[in-house]
Amino acid sequence: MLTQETAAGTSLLRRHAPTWAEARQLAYHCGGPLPPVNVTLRDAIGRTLTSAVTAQRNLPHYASSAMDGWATHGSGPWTLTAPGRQLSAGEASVIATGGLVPAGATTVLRKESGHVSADGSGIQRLTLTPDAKPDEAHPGRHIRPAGEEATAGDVLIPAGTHLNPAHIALAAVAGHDYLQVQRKPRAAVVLTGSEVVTSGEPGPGQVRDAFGPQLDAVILQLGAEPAGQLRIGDSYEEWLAALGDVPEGLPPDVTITTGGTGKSGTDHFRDAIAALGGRLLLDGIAMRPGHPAVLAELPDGRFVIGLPGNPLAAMMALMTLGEPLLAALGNRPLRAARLVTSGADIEPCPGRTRLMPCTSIHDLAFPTSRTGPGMMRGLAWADGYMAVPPEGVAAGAPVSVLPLPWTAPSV
Ligand SMILES: Nc1nc2c(c(=O)[nH]1)N[C@H]1C(S)=C(S)[C@@H](COP(=O)(O)OP(=O)(O)OC[C@H]3O[C@@H](n4cnc5c(N)ncnc54)[C@H](O)[C@@H]3O)O[C@H]1N2
Ligand code: MOO
Repeated sequence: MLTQETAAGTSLLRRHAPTWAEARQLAYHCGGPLPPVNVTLRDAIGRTLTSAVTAQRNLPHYASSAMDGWATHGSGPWTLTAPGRQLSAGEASVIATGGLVPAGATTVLRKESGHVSADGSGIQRLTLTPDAKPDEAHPGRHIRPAGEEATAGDVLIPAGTHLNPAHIALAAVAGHDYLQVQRKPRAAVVLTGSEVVTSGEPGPGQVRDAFGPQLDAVILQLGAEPAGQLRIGDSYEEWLAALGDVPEGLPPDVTITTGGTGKSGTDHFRDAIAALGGRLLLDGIAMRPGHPAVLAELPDGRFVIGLPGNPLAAMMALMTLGEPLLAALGNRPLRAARLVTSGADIEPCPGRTRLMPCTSIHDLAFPTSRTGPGMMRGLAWADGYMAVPPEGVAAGAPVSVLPLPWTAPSV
């Protein structure tokens, strides 16, 4: 048996193609989580926190008024003094909601509970209105004490949290400007084939590109960041340049190619990887469609996923190799298949797992129609795909079903 060792020591390349389940595991285990990055609060929404957010000091860090009214010291009546000054017994000063409670204040009296009158000498006196509640002037009323929400050192958001907008607001009020989050893998796309056209009706021998318009969205739904698309023809030189030249800016962690995985004179995936000093981690999968899919690693650490040219085959190969690899690089778990009762008898396919776009109706999974390797129609109406074992499945028996990136996006 031909085997090849990864850095992790996993045996990857074998004479017999791995099963679909093995291929998923292998793609998941060939890459570890990317290092974290610091991002602005805005950019942190929806990301996974890698370092806990703590309160750097008490939150709030000063005692503040919860009401518009007067800060008062002791029981009334009170003499009004200038706002902000220290209060002595019997003194009060105007304060607004959120305002810094002056030293000496024992209470905040609500505006509607006090009445100000001036005596002949111009001194202003504050008294409780007759309808003021009995506890209005009790010590501590309407004062938000410092540290009410958190004390310095408290963990506000633990590492591993998937950050929602309220987490970001909490980090902001705690004085943070940047958060450390898990870096998402960057995935570039190389679309190959001189017969592929990008607009209008294709002529004889031409095909309209099925991948360019959708792949960046799918990459996002797989929890990664699109890192550009490149179109090339069918020559070996173009393949070498496309895989060998690292694009300007941030380099991709993964390059996804389409087409060129077969054995014809225009299929250069494997030769280009070899010429660049790369190695194949997986060459073919015992599944249908998508069996010629390839996974490789270049000397600079970039992974390359070779998707077959046939559109449905390519998407099933992307689910099998791309989803697990991007999950591993993004430090996310491998998505588990759900067992669903099959609503249909599905024929055996000796030696291969069949990946069939399916829909769920009343908790039964049915394969959609028009799911030839080159078709998109069946996938367009599917909400998941079945992994039918080589021996087939009988109606009423359980079958593994996985969601599609657009029916259950990764985060
Ligand atoms: N002798 C054999 N021939 C083939 C085998 C085999 O085992 N032995 N396997 C078949 C299977 S299965 C597949 S899948 C394909 C894999 O082909 P490639 O990955 O080399 O892809 P191409 O030959 O470049 O293209 C195949 C098919 O897909 C169309 N295509 C390519 N790019 C696009 C695109 N962007 N949008 C839409 N369609 C695209 C291309 O025009 C071809 O029709 O090999 C089989 N042959
Ligand atoms: O992988 Mo090809 O699987 O059938 O189109």
